[in-house]
Amino acid sequence: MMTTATVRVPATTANLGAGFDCIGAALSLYNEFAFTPIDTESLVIAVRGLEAARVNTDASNLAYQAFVKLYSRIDRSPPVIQLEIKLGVPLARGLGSSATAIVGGLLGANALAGNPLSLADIMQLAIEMEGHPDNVVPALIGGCRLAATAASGWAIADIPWHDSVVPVVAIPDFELSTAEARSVLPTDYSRADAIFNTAHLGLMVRGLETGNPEWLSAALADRLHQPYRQQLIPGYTDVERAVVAAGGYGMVISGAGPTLLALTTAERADAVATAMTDAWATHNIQAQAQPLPVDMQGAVCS
Ligand SMILES: Nc1ncnc2c1ncn2[C@@H]1O[C@H](COP(=O)(O)OP(=O)(O)O)[C@@H](O)[C@H]1O
Ligand SMILES: N[C@@H](CCOP(=O)(O)O)C(=O)O
Repeated sequence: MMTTATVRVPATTANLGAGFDCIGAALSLYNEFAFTPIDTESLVIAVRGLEAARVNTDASNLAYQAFVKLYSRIDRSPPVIQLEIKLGVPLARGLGSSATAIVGGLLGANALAGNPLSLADIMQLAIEMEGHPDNVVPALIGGCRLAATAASGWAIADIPWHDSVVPVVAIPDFELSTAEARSVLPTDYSRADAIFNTAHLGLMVRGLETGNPEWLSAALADRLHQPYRQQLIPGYTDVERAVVAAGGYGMVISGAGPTLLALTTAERADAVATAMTDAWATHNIQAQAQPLPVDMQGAVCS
């Protein structure tokens, strides 16, 4: 009998500019969730690692909520568990921490329940909980993924990522909740903005696939979310300028922000990371910047 189900889930960078709410990539930074059935009457949650004190340790914990959701979907009562969380993904920074909790909770529950649900069922539940597919899908299956609604549920396409394209993330010392970053977005857009994003999404996908510098340099523009969210990220324009001056292709908001993601080459990655940190420092914002390879494996359960 399985005693503990341990799930390691990667961070994600959602949107990649024009792919608002439909494209995202898994990154090599991880949270770990360990679920152990226990004989006591009440839930025990212990959190260690980065910003651990900021995570709820009662039944409102998002990973536990996902755990309960899966049991409810299979019409079974969840066992009382001890949940141990090791945090490597910073909270509310646009790197999919909430997606890791949802995916971790669902996979942990499925493993303890004897794997009654398929990967497709779990993906559907994760998208329902998060409200959009672009971070939970790559967190679950790794790689760079595009998700579109289909008659049968979701069509998930893998977006090939050229070896020469290196993501660099700059994570600032302040938080921005996804809920707040979504609240500033308009509900309607013009035809011109729709066409702009359709064209740039296509260019971005082809740029990522081929590594074509000209396409990548033009591809990272967006008119659906970034123009509205920039005001929530002090120094945005200066960091973007610094990325381009250091030879990067360009920069986007990672997920809902405030982390900023540059795309560049391996040769320029360190210079781009330093340029991002330095530009933010001029706004009195401390940031940790580093190249972070795309994770191809997704969540791993043992
Ligand atoms: N490992 C975790 N365990 C439980 N809850 C988590 C975990 N990581 C994130 N959360 C929840 O998700 C919230 C952050 O979600 P959100 O605002 O969407 O930011 P992010 O961009 O990091 O996903 C946290 O404040 C917390 O409530
Ligand atoms: N498409 C969503 C993505 C949110 O990702 P997160 O990593 O910030 O949770 C959005 O841009 O709101």
